[in-house]
This record gives sequence, structure tokens and C-alpha cells, in this order.
Amino acid sequence: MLDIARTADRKRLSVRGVTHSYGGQNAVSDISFDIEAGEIIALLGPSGCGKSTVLRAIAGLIQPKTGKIVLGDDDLANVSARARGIGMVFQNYALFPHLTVAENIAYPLACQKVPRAERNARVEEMLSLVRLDGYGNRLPRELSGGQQQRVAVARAIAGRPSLLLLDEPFGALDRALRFDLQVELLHLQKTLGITTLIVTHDQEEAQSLASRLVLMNRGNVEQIDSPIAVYDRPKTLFVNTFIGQTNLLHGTVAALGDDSTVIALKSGENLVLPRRLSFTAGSDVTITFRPEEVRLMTQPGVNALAAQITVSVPLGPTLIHDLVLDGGTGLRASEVRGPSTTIPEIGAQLFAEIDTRRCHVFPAEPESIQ
Ligand SMILES: Nc1ncnc2c1ncn2[C@@H]1O[C@H](COP(=O)(O)OP(=O)(O)OP(=O)(O)O)[C@@H](O)[C@H]1O
Repeated sequence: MLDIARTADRKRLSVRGVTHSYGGQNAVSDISFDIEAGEIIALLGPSGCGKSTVLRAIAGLIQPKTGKIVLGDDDLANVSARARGIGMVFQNYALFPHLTVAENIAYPLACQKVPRAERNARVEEMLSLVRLDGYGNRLPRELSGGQQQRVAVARAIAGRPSLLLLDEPFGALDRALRFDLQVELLHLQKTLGITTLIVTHDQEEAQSLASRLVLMNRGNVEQIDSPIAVYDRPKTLFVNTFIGQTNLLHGTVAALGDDSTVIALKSGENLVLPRRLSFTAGSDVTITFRPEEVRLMTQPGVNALAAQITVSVPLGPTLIHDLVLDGGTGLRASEVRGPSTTIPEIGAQLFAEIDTRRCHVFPAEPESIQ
């Protein structure tokens, strides 16, 4: 077993009721979540939602107005940023340009007064861990972007942190390289078992790396769940539209049965859901469903809305159809392409059958009620 894995100190992070404001305006409000020891979770949300503020509070770079952050048994309010035992990687976490790769990795160890012989051994171990054996004597500018980011990861973990914080670590890299580094990071994190928090606005990155996602919007946590639960059972319309692709239709609850609900769409057509919703009749609602929950039919039927094809695009194994409903609303459908799948003509008149077992219904946002 790796030396660092043997000595890694697995700790749980608990964030409770953290609120912070810059100049009177709350950037984050009442943020609470936990990361189990050795777990990797992602803080995910649109630009400006407060992800970095949460990260900075954990790192000790800002003092939150209220709330408590506990790492292992330590309340971090009383621990300086340096003494928190946290490793950090930022998107543009510049390596020291005048120091070699080995010196960069050794830097936090020197700060911790680790003896030279042990420092050198640890640097070699880190280089091998991030697959850069033999690169120790190079300067950062002699490395590619991906290699530099690997050095940044090596430097962050060299000091054997109890918590690893990654802020958009691969944001500056191209897609293929990002994927390679994500896989590497995941492998490294599993091997070392370091409790890890990754901040990203890239939902694919979050879903591929993290066991749970903390979804933030406008300074608040909207949902904390596994990637699958967030996709299949979004708690809010924001989460539903932020994760994956979603179709939205607006309507009104027209009738409620014991185990069915009829929703009258603005277009005049109805959708029948096979369950009783907890809305009152007459409520304005937004119905959501994924492209894979729409099937194209040539004949009318229950829950099949008249639609016209605007474009059909094959994306590898999937065929994506963009449609326009009679009322002018756009809709997206997708299907797995088989040998006998034909691509419909642009302008073809079809019926979009919606799998209403899998629809979600949310109260309509004020701007969608007309
Ligand atoms: N130093 C600061 N002074 C004033 N306002 C700030 C400061 N830092 C962040 N903010 C504001 O606080 C809010 C949250 O910012 P934060 O950087 O935490 O968001 P983020 O989700 O990390 O965004 P991004 O994905 O764009 O990095 C934003 O409205 C931002 O404008």
C-alpha cells in the first residue's frame, strides 16, 4: 500500500448553517451539508450561486458571518487557514514558475518542516502517483496544461491533507484531457481515501466524480442527493432544468381522480398523469419530462401531442429530434438508434407521446402564468 494511503487521516466535514455576505448582500445563506470521511462530493450550480464562497469559508480564506464548520473533531472557527490541514487545487492555481516540479511539490512539505530525506521520498511518491516520474527537474513552463494541473494535485496532496478542495480544477483544459484527468483524480482519491469537495459548474464532471451532489442556486442549497436521484427525482424546477435536458410545458390542473390527474395544456390538449397530484384543481403548473421520455408516433393517442419535426440529428448511438407543437412550443425527443431506425423528414407531422409516469410537476413560476 502507498505510504500516503497508510497515513491518510480520514475525516468527516460538517458544514452547518453557513451564511456569508459581501458588503451587506448575502452571497450564501444557511448552507448545510456533510461529507463523510473518504467521500467525494461536488458543489454544483450556475455562475455566481456561491460555490467558491462556501469553499473559501471551509479553507479559512474568509470568516463566515454565521455557521459552523467542523473537520473531524475540530471546529475550524478556531483554526487558522494554514493549520487546517486542507489541500487545495484551483483552476489557475499557478505553480511557482521559478521552482522545478519537484520543488513545487516539496513546497508545502518544507513549510511543514518535513526533513529533507523524507521530503524527497514524498516528492518521488507524488510524481509516480500523478504519472510524472522523471519530470521532477522540469520547470512548469516545460509542461503541458494537463501535466501542470497534475503537479498542482500532487502539491495539494503531498502534505497529507485531511480534506482536498478542488475549485474548477480542470476548467481550463480541453474536453478529452479533462476526462482523462477526472478518471485519474477519481482513481487517486479512491486510493488515498481523502475526503474531497470539488466545486464545478460542469454537471457531467460533477456526476462522473462525485457520490453525491450539493446543488446550489442563488446562495441556497436546493438538493443534496446522488447523481441518479438528482436526475430522476429533482426536488425543484431549478434542479430539474439544471441537470440534464428537460422539456417544459405549462398548464392547469383540470381534474383530480383517485389515481390520476388531468392537466390542461395551454395548447388546449390534455395530459393524463397516472397519479393524484397534491395540487388543487385550477392550479397553474409546469410539467417537465426528459427527451428520452418522448416517443414519436404516427397515429394520435392518449398523451400524444401533435407535433412537427424541425430537425433530426444523429449523435452517435442516439437520434435527437427537435419538434414544434401546434401551439408553437419547442420539444426535444431522443431515441436509441437501431439498424432499422429511419430519420424522419423535416416538417413531418407526428405525435409526441409523453411517458406521463415519469413526468414531474412543479408549481408554475410567476413569469410562466399568463
Ligand atoms: N470578494 C467579493 N466581493 C463582493 N462580492 C463578491 C465577492 N466574491 C463573490 N462575490 C459575489 O458573491 C456571489 C457568489 O460568488 P461566488 O464566487 O461564491 O460564486 P460561484 O458560484 O463560485 O461563481 P463562479 O462559478 O462564477 O465562480 C456572487 O454574486 C458574487 O458576485
